[in-house]
Amino acid sequence: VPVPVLLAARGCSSAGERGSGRRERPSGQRFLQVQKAGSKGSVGLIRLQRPQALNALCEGLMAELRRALDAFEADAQVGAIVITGSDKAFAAGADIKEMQGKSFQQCYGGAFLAGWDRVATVRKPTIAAVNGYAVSVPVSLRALCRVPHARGRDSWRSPPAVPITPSPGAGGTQRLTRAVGKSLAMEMVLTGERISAAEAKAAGLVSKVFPVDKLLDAAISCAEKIASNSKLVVAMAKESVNAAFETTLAEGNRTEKRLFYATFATDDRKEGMTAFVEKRKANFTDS
Ligand SMILES: CCC/C=C/C(=O)SCCNC(=O)CCNC(=O)[C@H](O)C(C)(C)COP(=O)([O-])OP(=O)([O-])OC[C@H]1O[C@@H](n2cnc3c(N)ncnc32)[C@H](O)[C@@H]1OP(=O)([O-])[O-]
Repeated sequence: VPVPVLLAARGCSSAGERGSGRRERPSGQRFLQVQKAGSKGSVGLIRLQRPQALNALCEGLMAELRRALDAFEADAQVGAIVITGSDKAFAAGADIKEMQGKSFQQCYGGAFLAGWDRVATVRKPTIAAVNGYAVSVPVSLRALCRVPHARGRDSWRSPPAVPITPSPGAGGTQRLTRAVGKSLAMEMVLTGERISAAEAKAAGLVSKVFPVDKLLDAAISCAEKIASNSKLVVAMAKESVNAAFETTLAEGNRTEKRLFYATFATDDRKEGMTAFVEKRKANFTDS
């Protein structure tokens, strides 16, 4: 189901995009394809589509991306977001042609790239499915998905040495861990074999490697699993994980505990623990 995000694309300057070569899609996007995916439409799927420039991140593309993220963030049906590119390129970094003639005054005074931070502030878990070129990889990935903690295969289950989530304590109620604990696997980068996956994994940038033809399905299926949990509590878990990376250990632990306490104000925490004790599937209501 295409999401009707209407955008006015601006500024990008590849030869193929000038004149009649590049038209807006019916949904209004020039540089993205935005859809909902997964059997319940619970995954927001954003595909970068600027083939003339190998998905270089020009202003227009980033503006569309922000709008698409805003739309998914506000969409109660969507529980997780997947961002992908094409077989040839995930993204070629910032648009060199666009910034080639810029001055310091224009960059600093005009807050060049300021809007890139939006990706890092999305509250819903975001997965990058990376295939083809990912030039200036940390830039592209950090811009597109907040994944500094992906560390090879282990991070699929558990990023090491991180206070992960508001997890259940006394009683060992693991259902709540499931409600919130998909955060163990969220904020991932999945990659196809085509790019130098071994190197990316070695650098800790990638969570899991898939055959190229399975990559997107795997990313959507993972996002779907995350989305099947309590969206409210998953957002808390993400906040907690981010706090662990952005602050000291003590502050991260404090944030985690406060958020864990906060889960006790939700119906989903109660439902999760009850379902665990009753050995049944939890029915979360995002409340
Ligand atoms: C704080 C954040 C700071 C961020 C900094 C950065 O990210 S710095 C940036 C870091 N990024 C880089 O340094 C990457 C620069 N790119 C490359 O090194 C190569 O394109 C490649 C190795 C990715 C692919 O080689 P290949 O031989 O397979 O392909 P090809 O080279 O023939 O390109 C095809 C078309 O795409 C175009 N285009 C591609 N990238 C960009 C771009 N970024 N911009 C604009 N356009 C770009 C290219 O001009 C050409 O169009 P044309 O002129 O025919 O109309």
